[in-house]
Amino acid sequence: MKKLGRGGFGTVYQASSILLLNYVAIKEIEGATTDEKAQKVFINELKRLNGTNHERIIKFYGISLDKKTRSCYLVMEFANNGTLREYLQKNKLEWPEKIQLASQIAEGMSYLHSIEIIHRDLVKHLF
Ligand SMILES: Nc1ncnc2c1ncn2[C@@H]1O[C@H](COP(=O)(O)OP(=O)(O)OP(=O)(O)O)[C@@H](O)[C@H]1O
Repeated sequence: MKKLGRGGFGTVYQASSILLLNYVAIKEIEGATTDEKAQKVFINELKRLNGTNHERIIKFYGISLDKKTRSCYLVMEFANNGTLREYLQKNKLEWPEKIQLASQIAEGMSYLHSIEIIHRDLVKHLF
């Protein structure tokens, strides 16, 4: 439906899901079917996402392959408040809200660590 942004591996789109009756985010992994390095990135991301189940972590629904273009897509929960950075820029938060957000982020990170995933670029999303 619309382009949401672009990350290190490709473009992210917003789409609507008939099955979920909701919006989803679709992340294209460019070259995942043709380029060996992109393939590794795709499989690694898939393994990590597939094993996660926590309220502070974006849900992963599955993958999709466009047979025509040979592009691979990750289908995920749509975050309707945008990125954390966008949220922080739009809203002037008071200390109690800041503390609540920090504690929710810590919950998500703690969960990821418990399943041996390291985020590695959390700071990038805050500043
Ligand atoms: N689940 C989502 N819901 C809503 N918007 C999203 C979602 N995932 C990504 N986006 C949007 O797409 C942009 C790019 O996301 P992407 O995850 O590819 O970038 P990134 O955070 O730089 O990740 P990476 O480090 O993996 O490249 C984000 O900045 C955000 O605006």
